[in-house]
Amino acid sequence: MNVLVINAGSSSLKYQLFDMTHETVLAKGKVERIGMETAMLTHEPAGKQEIREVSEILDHTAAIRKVLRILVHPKEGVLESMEQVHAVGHRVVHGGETFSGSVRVDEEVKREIKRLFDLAPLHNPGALTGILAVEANLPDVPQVAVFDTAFHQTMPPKAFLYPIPGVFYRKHRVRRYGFHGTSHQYVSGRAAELIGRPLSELKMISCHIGNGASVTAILHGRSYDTSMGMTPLEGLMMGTRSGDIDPAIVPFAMDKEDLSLNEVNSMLNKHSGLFAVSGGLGDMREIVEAAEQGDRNAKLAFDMYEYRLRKYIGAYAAAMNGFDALVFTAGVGENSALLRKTVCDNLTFFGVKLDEAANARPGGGDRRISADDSAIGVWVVPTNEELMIARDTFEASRAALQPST
Ligand SMILES: Nc1ncnc2c1ncn2[C@@H]1O[C@H](COP(=O)(O)OP(=O)(O)O)[C@@H](O)[C@H]1O
Ligand SMILES: CC(=O)OP(=O)(O)O
Ligand SMILES: [Mg+2]
Repeated sequence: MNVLVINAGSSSLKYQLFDMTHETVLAKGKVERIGMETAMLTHEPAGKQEIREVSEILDHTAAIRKVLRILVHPKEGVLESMEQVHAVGHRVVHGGETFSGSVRVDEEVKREIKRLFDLAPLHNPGALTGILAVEANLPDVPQVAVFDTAFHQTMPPKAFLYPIPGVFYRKHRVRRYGFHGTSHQYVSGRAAELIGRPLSELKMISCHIGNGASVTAILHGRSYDTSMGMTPLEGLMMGTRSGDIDPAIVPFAMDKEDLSLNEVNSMLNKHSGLFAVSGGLGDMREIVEAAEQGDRNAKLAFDMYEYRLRKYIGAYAAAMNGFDALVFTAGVGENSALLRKTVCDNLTFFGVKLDEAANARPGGGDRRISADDSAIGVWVVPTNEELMIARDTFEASRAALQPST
């Protein structure tokens, strides 16, 4: 059975096609700059040359059509016909309190994803557009929604409620939901396999640090607390998002700078974080390079980013009364040896001891980067949200496909 996984953002769409017999990737790629005349498709069929194609792709429906077409292309494709796409799985960022697991998409599920637009305006609209676009192109194929929030539905009320009047929760469902759940769940499961102990016996802290970034306290395999909140803005300092700030800054900024609600929202989501402190650099690679060349703002941005991350690790160690393993994942977590080193060198209090050579060694793959005598195991586990989505899609749509496949 072949499963197509779609991760639709506001202006981009990433995809991976899996053959679930052995969980092999048949092809993957992305469409960037959707909505423009110079949209770009990058397609990597397994075992063949990568293809890049610039063309006008005006919306997600057209982008999905383009992806499906290249998957069945006689030369660059990997399938003989579109009938060989048996199910489609989507990453949906916000599932509110309705979804604590993955679900088959039906009218009710689509309505609920739409109802949650207010809570994830940067993410949910793209996901629904992706679902509708697949429906338009492949009307009979089962679709499954996999939510970033689902894994965090196990958080206890003391972790997910905000200390504000109850009416906001009762009437508007204002609470902490948490995100990147598919990733936190995947890397914690993988780390337990590497450690060789059941997840149900372990206390872990996983750091998903990419463009968006969050830390999760995983107690015996379940999310116990996580740094993102009602929206993906709370918690860590990120590429362009502020993370935690004093909420009083919002009305203050609106008053002093005459900002509208939209403007202040955009300031905190798109013009803050590393980007703001460094004076225009939002990418960790650029920050590290500039800091090494003596740029003081870049150095300050790095220091703040690392310090805020480390404070969360300390908080979650206290929340769980200790921890056995620390896991790094996503773009920065997997690739920045400097960030990992700075964090770990300042956690010796907990008995963390880095294996400097293992940490500095380039190259991907799951690996332990703590010394043999470290009290806490420190791991790098490349995330694989797409594989998790493919597995859930396979499970959830198998029943529907039984008679025909
Ligand atoms: N070698 C590297 N060193 C430091 N940071 C890196 C490196 N490679 C990638 N990154 C960071 O990873 C980030 C992207 O992470 P990723 O998980 O792909 O994000 P997203 O999925 O949210 O787009 C980039 O902003 C970049 O700063
Ligand atoms: C939820 C979230 O922040 O996702 P991303 O890191 O993909 O922006
Ligand atoms: Mg990501």
